[in-house]
Amino acid sequence: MATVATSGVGLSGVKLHSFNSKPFSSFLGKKLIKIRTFSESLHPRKVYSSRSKNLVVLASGVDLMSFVNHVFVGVGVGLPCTVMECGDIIYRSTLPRSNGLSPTVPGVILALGTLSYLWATPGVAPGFFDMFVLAFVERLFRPSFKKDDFVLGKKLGEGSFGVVYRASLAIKPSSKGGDLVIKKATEYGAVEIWMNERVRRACASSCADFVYGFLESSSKKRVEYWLIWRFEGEATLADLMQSKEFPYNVEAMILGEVGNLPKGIERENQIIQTIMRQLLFALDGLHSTGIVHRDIKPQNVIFSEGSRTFKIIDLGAAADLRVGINYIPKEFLLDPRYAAPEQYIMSTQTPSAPSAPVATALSPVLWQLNLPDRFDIYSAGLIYLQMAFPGLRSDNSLIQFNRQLKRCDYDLVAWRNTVEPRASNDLRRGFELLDLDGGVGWELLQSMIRYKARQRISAKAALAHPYFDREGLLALSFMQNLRMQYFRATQQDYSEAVNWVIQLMAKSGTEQVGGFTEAQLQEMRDIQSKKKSSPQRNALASALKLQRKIIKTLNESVDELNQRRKSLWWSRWIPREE
Ligand SMILES: Nc1ncnc2c1ncn2[C@@H]1O[C@H](COP(=O)(O)OP(=O)(O)OP(=O)(O)O)[C@@H](O)[C@H]1O
Repeated sequence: MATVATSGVGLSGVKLHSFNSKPFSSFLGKKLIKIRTFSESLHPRKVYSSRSKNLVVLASGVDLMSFVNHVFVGVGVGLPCTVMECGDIIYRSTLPRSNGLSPTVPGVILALGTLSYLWATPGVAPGFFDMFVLAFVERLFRPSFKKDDFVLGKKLGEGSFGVVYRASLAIKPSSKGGDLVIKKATEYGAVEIWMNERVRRACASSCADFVYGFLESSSKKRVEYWLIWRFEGEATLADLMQSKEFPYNVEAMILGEVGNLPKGIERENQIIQTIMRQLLFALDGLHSTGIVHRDIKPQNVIFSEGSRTFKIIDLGAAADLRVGINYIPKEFLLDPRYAAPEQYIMSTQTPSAPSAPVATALSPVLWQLNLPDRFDIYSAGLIYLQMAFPGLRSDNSLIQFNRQLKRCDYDLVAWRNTVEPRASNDLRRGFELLDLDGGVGWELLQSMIRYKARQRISAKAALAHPYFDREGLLALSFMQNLRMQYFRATQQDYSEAVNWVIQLMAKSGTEQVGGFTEAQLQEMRDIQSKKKSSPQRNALASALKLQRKIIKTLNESVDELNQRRKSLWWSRWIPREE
């Protein structure tokens, strides 16, 4: 068995290589015995001479070696040529470049999936970039101020978390800076500084123009943050809505001139529509940045005289869902008059204040599970309602409306059915205004004020609603009507639709006339409920339960750590007065 294979063409037609090294050939020899058995088992009747037998065995062995080599090792060191590009040694140009990247389909899919997850609302990747790059760069270039740089003027407001003053710069009062607004805030000021800086970088036009914020260190008694904005204007939407002239008092402010339509619901509708568009635009800016305001009300919507638009103020209760800042679901910070029925922007099942890395990694999932932005949409819907119905503009009447709506299970149509028959002139006029142009306004209002957050429209979708699409006061075009149908379809609760179909079938009589008997319907319901508890569904339910439990446990433990060090970790970003 001291056969030595020489380079040449073997019996099976494969190219043989020299195996002259002794240890290898003896090793090969041993192996060949086994291979021969294999070869003979393929052709048991065939008789081979000892020499040719050996050659056949060697050829088969080499065959196998070559096959194994091809599959696992290939030529040279690397993957087999069936897997990687090997090129041709003669035509060198066909050889792959040594460091060339060759993307694979699964690799590309994985990369795209990761990228879309990182960019999905609320945007983990842009959030990181903003926090660690933009925030840092901004600090280097923006001017900083200290307490003595300001002269405080008239007090503008006082809330539970701070006092607001009109102010000006002490050193350069004649510079282009103009008037300022200063808020001296308690510990919640830190959150407000963070949010205002984030907004300034991401969607500056949504909120009042923020100048600077710092921790005032001279006061030893308690923490005091100073926040400085440009003075936007004298009036909030609440101030304007209190006037009997509303909405005409806003028309000249927005357009710069008085409209030429005669006074009436069409003109009022146009003005209200503009206010709503501006408010939703500002909200869309915040929500696209992962910020939920949580305190949207006419008092926190200011008219900016410079840009002739409404802007949002008071971000003290806002939550940044990208990195979980100020996201404390169980904490009650809300104004009950404008709060959505869920009260919390996140389900209370969701753990409170997850640590930054956990919150960041999970934020797209948590956002999709809870749709926290819809909390603000509900409040904006109530503002729309108040603009349409003058009778609902006072606090008491709004509180009463909230009670009525709750009694109607937050069903706006049911509320309308109960109040319309005995409605006052004011209320009737409001319905008329909302019913203009085929009731687009009423449609929009309904899609904003809904019990379930998931069924409420988003700010972006609301801006694309046919309500805002109208050219002048023309009736809806064919395309707008189509879009309206589409909106209606997407706003449906399909579990109710299934019930509706079953009811309809029940009403349509017996089998002969195409309907079903009660017994058959009961059978169908039974089948449906049986389907519900199929092994797959049970497995899925258990998997989801387990997943929820893991996330909860994980976050609760992180939560505990956070509780111990409840200091606002990100507040180190906020400058201190020197
Ligand atoms: N940028 C600004 N330009 C003009 N006025 C402003 C500006 N920011 C705030 N104001 C005025 O200051 C008032 C109080 O502001 P803000 O709501 O932020 O304070 P607050 O202490 O949170 O008050 P509250 O608790 O009552 O909401 C506003 O109602 C508004 O009139």
